[in-house]
Amino acid sequence: MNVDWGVLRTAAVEAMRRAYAPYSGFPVGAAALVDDGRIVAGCNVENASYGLTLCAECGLVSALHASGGGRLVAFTCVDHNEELLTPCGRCRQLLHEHGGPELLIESPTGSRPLRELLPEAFGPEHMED
Ligand SMILES: O=c1ccn([C@H]2C[C@H](O)[C@@H](CO)O2)c(=O)[nH]1
Ligand SMILES: [Zn+2]
Repeated sequence: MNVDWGVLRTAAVEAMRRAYAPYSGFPVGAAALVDDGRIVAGCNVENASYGLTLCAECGLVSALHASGGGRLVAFTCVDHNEELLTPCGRCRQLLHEHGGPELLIESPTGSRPLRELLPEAFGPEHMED
């Protein structure tokens, strides 16, 4: 599947501008291409009880399912400077569930599969008997 990283980054920047990050002052936007061609996005949403903060990736995964489900094919994430951001550890696991090890993650040097960021990942297949 052809990935237009520019379109994805624009969607991530738009989402970043809608972030709710009054505590960290660090707005984040994420966007992903779904296997049916649509684009889903999310922004971080913080909370006065800091630990309840939702990363941008959480909103993206929720948007994926709220808009019809499917598998994530390519993912990008930006900060307030519109610089690429690598997903935190928890979000790598979250993305793995919905995109698998071959999900492409944009990086400054191109893109790399999620398996390079989360080797030997625990996944749904480990729940089978
Ligand atoms: O992958 C990441 C890493 C951090 N954040 C958010 C959480 C918090 O609101 C802010 C600072 O950690 O950035 C994300 O949304 N995604
Ligand atoms: Zn995260």
